[in-house]
Amino acid sequence: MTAIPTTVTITGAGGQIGYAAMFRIASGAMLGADRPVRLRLLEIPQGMRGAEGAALELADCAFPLLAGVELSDDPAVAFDGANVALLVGSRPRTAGMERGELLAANGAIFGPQGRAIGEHAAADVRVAVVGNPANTNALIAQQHAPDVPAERFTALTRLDHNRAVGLLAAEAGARVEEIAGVAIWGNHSATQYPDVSHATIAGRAALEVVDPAWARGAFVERVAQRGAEIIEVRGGSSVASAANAAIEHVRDWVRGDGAVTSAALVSRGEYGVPEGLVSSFPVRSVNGAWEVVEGLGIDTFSRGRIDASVAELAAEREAVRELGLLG
Ligand SMILES: NC(=O)c1ccc[n+]([C@@H]2O[C@H](COP(=O)([O-])OP(=O)(O)OC[C@H]3O[C@@H](n4cnc5c(N)ncnc54)[C@H](O)[C@@H]3O)[C@@H](O)[C@H]2O)c1
Ligand SMILES: O=C(O)C[C@H](O)C(=O)O
Repeated sequence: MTAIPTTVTITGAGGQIGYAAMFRIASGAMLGADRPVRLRLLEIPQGMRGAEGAALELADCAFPLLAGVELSDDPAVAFDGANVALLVGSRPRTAGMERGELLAANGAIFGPQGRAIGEHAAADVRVAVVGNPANTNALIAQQHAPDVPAERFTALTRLDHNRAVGLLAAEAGARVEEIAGVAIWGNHSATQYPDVSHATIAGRAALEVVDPAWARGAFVERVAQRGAEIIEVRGGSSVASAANAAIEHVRDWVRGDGAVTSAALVSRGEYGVPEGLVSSFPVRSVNGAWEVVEGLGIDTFSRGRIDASVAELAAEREAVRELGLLG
């Protein structure tokens, strides 16, 4: 076992996703059975009792990989030496809201946290933003940490990706492991584009296996609206599936096998996405760094959907600039 523990900071650790994620992280599901972890739990004072209770339960699990748990309501302390930062802490939407409506309420959280990451985290820090609206919150955090390489700031679209894979497998009557090459483009919002143009099912082109009209109609809408569907059915936003997606995002980033998945990264202009926006792309992790899968053909339908979601990201960037949240 490696002697030096990886420091993982979880914000919003007294909330639902934090609770669902931390036990799996402590058990090795994120970084592997050979990597001890030290957890840093960041909360606001009102959330501290929840985080304290979770820390008591972590102790009661006696996880061999758990090298320590520290709680704080100070980002400078919680991000000190962080190798992985899961930025979960923020308000979830409720029924009838769009995620973008949380911008003003939640955006203000991410500037100070980005600054604290820039000033205190480890040189190899990897940041995954879960709190909504995740893409633009990641942009805000990244803009406040100018000395951290921009590629270390990401936002979660793995949940959308997993939803798309699950739905496609069910429609095709295939196993999940037979699905490859699904991509989520754009924003983690209702405008996102779950794209199966380059996907395969058991080695065959997905668009030859499922009805293309479904793949570009009902499928896209179902994935894009899945968060709202969960809120309506459960009475609260997704928790376990979100925690699972965050764990898989970091796991594949750190230990990735080169398989294609989806993550929102700071654009370098790939596929015409304006530089600097945090947009979802088809990605693979190579040597511990996300790379956008380049060279995919984009037809007219896909172009229209990607452009629409990217336009929303550009509008969100303008909105947070006007709110003074970009620093
Ligand atoms: N990207 C995704 O795929 C995805 C999926 C599901 C949920 N989410 C989002 O994740 C966020 C958290 O969801 P949840 O269900 O855990 O919510 P929750 O309300 O259960 O927990 C949020 C926690 O964050 C804490 N918090 C608030 N401000 C904070 C701050 N400045 N620093 C540290 N902690 C702070 C709160 O005290 C609370 O304990 C929401 O914004 C939700 O919309 C994203
Ligand atoms: O939809 C939400 O508000 C929660 C989350 O982003 C989700 O996709 O489930």
